Amino acid sequence: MVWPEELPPTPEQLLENVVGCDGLLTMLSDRIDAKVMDAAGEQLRVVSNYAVGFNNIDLSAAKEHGVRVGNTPDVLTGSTADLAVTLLLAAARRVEEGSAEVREGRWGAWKPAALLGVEPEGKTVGVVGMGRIGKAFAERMVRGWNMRLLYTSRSEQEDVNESLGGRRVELDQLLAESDFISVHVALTDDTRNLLDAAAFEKMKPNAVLVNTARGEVIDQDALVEAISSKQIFAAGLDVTTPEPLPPSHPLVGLPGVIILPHIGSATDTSRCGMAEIAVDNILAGIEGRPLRCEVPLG
Ligand SMILES: NC(=O)C1=CN([C@@H]2O[C@H](COP(=O)(O)OP(=O)(O)OC[C@H]3O[C@@H](n4cnc5c(N)ncnc54)[C@H](OP(=O)(O)O)[C@@H]3O)[C@@H](O)[C@H]2O)C=CC1
Ligand SMILES: O=CC(=O)O
Repeated sequence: MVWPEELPPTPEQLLENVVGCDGLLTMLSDRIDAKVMDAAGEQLRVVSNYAVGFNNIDLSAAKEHGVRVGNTPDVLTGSTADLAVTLLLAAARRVEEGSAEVREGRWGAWKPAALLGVEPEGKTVGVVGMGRIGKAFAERMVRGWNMRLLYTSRSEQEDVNESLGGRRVELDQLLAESDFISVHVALTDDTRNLLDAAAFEKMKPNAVLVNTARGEVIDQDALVEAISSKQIFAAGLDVTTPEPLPPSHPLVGLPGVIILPHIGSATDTSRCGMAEIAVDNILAGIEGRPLRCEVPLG
């Protein structure tokens, strides 16, 4: 079956509708855990996520149930890196505040000190998580704006060091020295709330923070405080927790914060590429062939 509604199924609806399925083609909003796999039944062979991130799927449960997991890497790397650059520039140049002034008729006159922003040229960019998207973002910032590059990664990235002059450092050093920080780590138990109140204290007052990874990597209460108290300059977010973020949330409309509705991969090219891989993955899983993009279950 194809879920017919505009909104994703609730957990209860998911449990009811997976019964008897051989494969599931899922989205980030679908939490696929042991309960769902039990409800589906023993014939369930594959969960094909229409996303590169797979934090919505319980990989240990998949292993226990003999269910393979697919995702959609690479085809969305460039589009998501582009969106991180877009958010960085939009936050740095206060695009949201300026646009609101025009829309709401509050634009008085050109003033020398109105809506002053910060510039990336020649400054330091810190990339938290040097995976595929982290690298594509770093390339854009180093080549486009001649930036000094710091990054965190569990392993040294020799190609990044050589081609982009990057330096792998501890998170604390990255936070203290970066003018622009972009988050690209996968969401795991190790990275949840990685950027908390203590992390914001280490950042520069002119720092611009971008997150296109997952909302849960940032402690949002701490972010509200850091922006409100001018501990950092601005933030650009494509991801939040929860999604959608209710309009009453303190981050919404907070000057210095721009929020997008999780559109990192939202281009024709990326979404079609993701669809092709996700369909290949589910068919291969059902037919017992190797998946085009398989998530290792450890
Ligand atoms: N906003 C959007 O629409 C989109 C968001 N995303 C998000 O971006 C993320 C990155 O995608 P992509 O670059 O393709 O993925 P990659 O797998 O290439 O990169 C993931 C990064 O996360 C790091 N990481 C993984 N596990 C841990 C851990 N336990 N502790 C610390 N670091 C860890 C990896 O570090 P290491 O190098 O040390 O292994 C790597 O740098 C996705 O997981 C997804 O959440 C992706 C696409 C679109
Ligand atoms: O957030 C999107 C993804 O593909 O992961």
